[in-house]
Amino acid sequence: MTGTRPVVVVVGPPGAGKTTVAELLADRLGVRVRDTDQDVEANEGETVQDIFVSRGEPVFRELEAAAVAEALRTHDGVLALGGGAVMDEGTRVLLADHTVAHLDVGLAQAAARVGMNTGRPLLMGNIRGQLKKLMDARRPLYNAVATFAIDTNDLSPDEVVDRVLKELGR
Ligand SMILES: Nc1ncnc2c1ncn2[C@@H]1O[C@H](COP(=O)(O)OP(=O)(O)OP(=O)(O)O)[C@@H](O)[C@H]1O
Ligand SMILES: O=C(O)C1=C[C@@H](O)[C@@H](O)[C@H](O)C1
Ligand SMILES: [Mg+2]
Repeated sequence: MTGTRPVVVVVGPPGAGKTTVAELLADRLGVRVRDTDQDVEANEGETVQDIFVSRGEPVFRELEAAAVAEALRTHDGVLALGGGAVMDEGTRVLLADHTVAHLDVGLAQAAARVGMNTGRPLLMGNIRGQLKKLMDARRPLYNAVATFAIDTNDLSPDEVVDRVLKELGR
């Protein structure tokens, strides 16, 4: 599939709404949606959470980087990345060549959206504290790869989709 590329790649912290918005956006554009967390789960036959527990985060990050590279080469719709995918330098280099939407969100709304039963291994124990640490460390990385950013605070998923479409000129 040479020359295939996503219409837009969606990045941002846990709770930014990447998975939710990517699905709605793909519907509105009439294209397919793909999420690299789901790709890793399908490839490995194991949930992200279980991979973190059984094989550890570094193994997950390697699987994730490979899944992102593959999706960037072969997916022609909307692509949502896992929240931590931008920590990989090779991934950031690849993203320089793509249209990337950064969904931004403040700590309070991210924590509220993620909730208590998060299923997100990095947030277990102290959700708000962990989320703050992740968001502070990663904000510069999301900004570095982004073509544009949307502040999703106080916006519904549909309103976020409207803003992304406007940025894409669609
Ligand atoms: N704009 C929004 N307003 C309110 N709730 C939202 C919004 N976007 C998403 N949500 C809700 O927040 C939760 C997290 O959304 P979602 O799973 O799409 O986030 P994510 O960015 O993909 O997270 P992760 O990095 O863990 O994959 C879901 O319950 C979703 O319904
Ligand atoms: O922010 C993160 O580091 C993560 C986000 C999720 O999308 C999953 O990729 C996993 O739970 C790790
Ligand atoms: Mg997601």
